[in-house]
Amino acid sequence: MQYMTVKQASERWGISDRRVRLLCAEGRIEGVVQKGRSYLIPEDALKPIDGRSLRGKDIPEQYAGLFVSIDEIKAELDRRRPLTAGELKRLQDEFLVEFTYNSNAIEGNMLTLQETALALEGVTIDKKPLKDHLEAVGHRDAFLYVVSLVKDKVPISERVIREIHSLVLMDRPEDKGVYRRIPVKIMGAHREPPQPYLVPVQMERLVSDLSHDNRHTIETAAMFHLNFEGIHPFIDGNGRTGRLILNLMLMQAGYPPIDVKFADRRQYYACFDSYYRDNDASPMVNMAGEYVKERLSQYLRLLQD
Ligand SMILES: Nc1ncnc2c1ncn2[C@@H]1O[C@H](COP(=O)(O)OP(=O)(O)OP(=O)(O)O)[C@@H](O)[C@H]1O
Repeated sequence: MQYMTVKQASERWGISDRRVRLLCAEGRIEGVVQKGRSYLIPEDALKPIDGRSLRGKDIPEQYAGLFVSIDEIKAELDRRRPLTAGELKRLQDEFLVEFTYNSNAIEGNMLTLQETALALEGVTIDKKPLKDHLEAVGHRDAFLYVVSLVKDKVPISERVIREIHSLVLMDRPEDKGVYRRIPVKIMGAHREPPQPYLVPVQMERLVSDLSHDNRHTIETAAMFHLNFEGIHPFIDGNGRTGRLILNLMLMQAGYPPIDVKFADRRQYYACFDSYYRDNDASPMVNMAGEYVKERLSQYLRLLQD
């Protein structure tokens, strides 16, 4: 392991020696070695973020460590050179295929990752349903729409949610973009979604509550996801639409989008059970946070290579 001195760290991070010492003494920098009165700091240590940047937000104690570490990696990334347009496009294209594959697979789509990539290029996969091809294309278009919303700084509204849903359900003209008119059940769930006449009012409240939400984005987005799925406002496509909205919220706040893996689906479902059976949202908040952290770290590694 390569180390730097307190002085070198203070120069690199643009903060005083005294502040670096304090951070070392408080255990805020991972991997620090104390030698007598001096400290050795790992060469690749991240600059701890200023606690003040989280100030003003309501952060429950249990999430503080995770959110601070996420925001430290994000701050470090923001200091690095920006990705070029070509690099960004490449990363987005790769993400798009994987996200489309995983999100659709969770809902029973039979296309493999490779087949999803081909279907998005317009290739028809032998012996796979047309519906699965259309779902891939619909999800791709919905994600690109989400990206355009972020670029144009369009705030979340019920209209935006219905638009996303319209793209997800592009092959279902009579259901797309409209709230359901019949009761639904979620397979294996503890929660019964509300009666249809309650959907508009609950959706309106869910969206309007965002305007006075003072939590960290990760918690806000995870809670929105839990509550949105609990309302299950559409007749179909709630899972896919909900994961797209989750990403819209993350990207609007400058975080990378996340891809709930098909392989992690049991853990993902268990997050809903914890919330609706035990009133504990933390598994979903932690799962979303860990996904964001992993993705940010992946970007950082890319820029270090
Ligand atoms: N216990 C639960 N309580 C609330 N929501 C849940 C629960 N378990 C899973 N979900 C959410 O519901 C989604 C699946 O719901 P459902 O099977 O009704 O799908 P859908 O409305 O047809 O939408 P899609 O086809 O995109 O899933 C999951 O992907 C998840 O987001």
